[in-house]
Amino acid sequence: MPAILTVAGVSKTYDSGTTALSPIDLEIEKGEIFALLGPNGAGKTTLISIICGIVTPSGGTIDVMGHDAIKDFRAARRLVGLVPQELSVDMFETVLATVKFSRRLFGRSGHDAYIEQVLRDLSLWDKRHAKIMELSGGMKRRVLIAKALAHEPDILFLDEPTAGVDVSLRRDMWKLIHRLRTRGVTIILTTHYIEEAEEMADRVGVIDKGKLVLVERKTELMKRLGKREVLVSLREPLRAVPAALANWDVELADEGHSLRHSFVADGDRDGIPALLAKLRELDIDFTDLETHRSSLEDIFVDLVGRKDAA
Ligand SMILES: Nc1ncnc2c1ncn2[C@@H]1O[C@H](COP(=O)(O)OP(=O)(O)OP(=O)(O)O)[C@@H](O)[C@H]1O
Repeated sequence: MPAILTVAGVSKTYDSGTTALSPIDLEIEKGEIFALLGPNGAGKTTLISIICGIVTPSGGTIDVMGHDAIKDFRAARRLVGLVPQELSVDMFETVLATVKFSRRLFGRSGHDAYIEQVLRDLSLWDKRHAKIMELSGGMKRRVLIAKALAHEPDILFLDEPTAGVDVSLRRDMWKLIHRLRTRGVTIILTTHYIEEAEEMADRVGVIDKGKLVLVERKTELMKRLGKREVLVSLREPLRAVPAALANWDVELADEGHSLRHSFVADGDRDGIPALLAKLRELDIDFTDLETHRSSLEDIFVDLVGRKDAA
């Protein structure tokens, strides 16, 4: 897939002296959903604000479909839509006027059919004559998305699209984002809900303390870093792990009533049958086996936690 957006060596130190981003390199592929994952204060908003031309970088370059986002700001900005974290609309305006205004702001006019489609997609068409202040919180968020889409951007940035929304609205948002992608919009979202990245992203970037510590296809990431565990419930508790099990990564759990064996998902699968055979050989009876595969959350905590420890 060709890159639709290239971030090269982008860094940011705010006037306060806070370094929010160490030099970041990132390529976004056309048509993908990319989730930028990281804890609070990691630098996610700073990075997308720089790409969208709201914050000036301290260094580096950004190319949006062949346009330099700093030197050729207007052309680059026209290609991106930004759904900010916070409401940034005139509360007394109607939904339709707000969205049309946004379209004109980017030098586009007319095309009422497109605006209608966007509002229908977002279930806002029936509310098009309502004032923003009359809408529920969830509806207001949808207006922000409609506004960001008004000028037909190729790339849509969503900064924490579902922060503080209820579960059903979150699911609606996810569906909507998938739908936008099928229409050809490339999507970059920031989130600190791992569940969100796991549900939606094709690729995941993990940002921590201003550094992009990992960029990988979600499925690869889960395969590569995903640990699996087997929990073997024992008929009789053990006081210690028998020395004969030293070849396996095994520890006692549930006060000796279980043995927990961890292994890497793509690693040596023969380890389990061999372990069970060894238990039989040692006359250690077991009553149950339970396997667990790590989620992206486990992987994330492991990654960021391990970095902290380092
Ligand atoms: N305008 C600013 N002036 C000074 N420091 C700032 C400014 N904006 C952000 N920062 C600092 O830069 C760092 C990165 O902040 P940023 O908002 O980019 O993180 P984030 O990953 O988006 O966090 P969150 O998940 O809380 O939104 C933080 O230490 C923050 O305090």
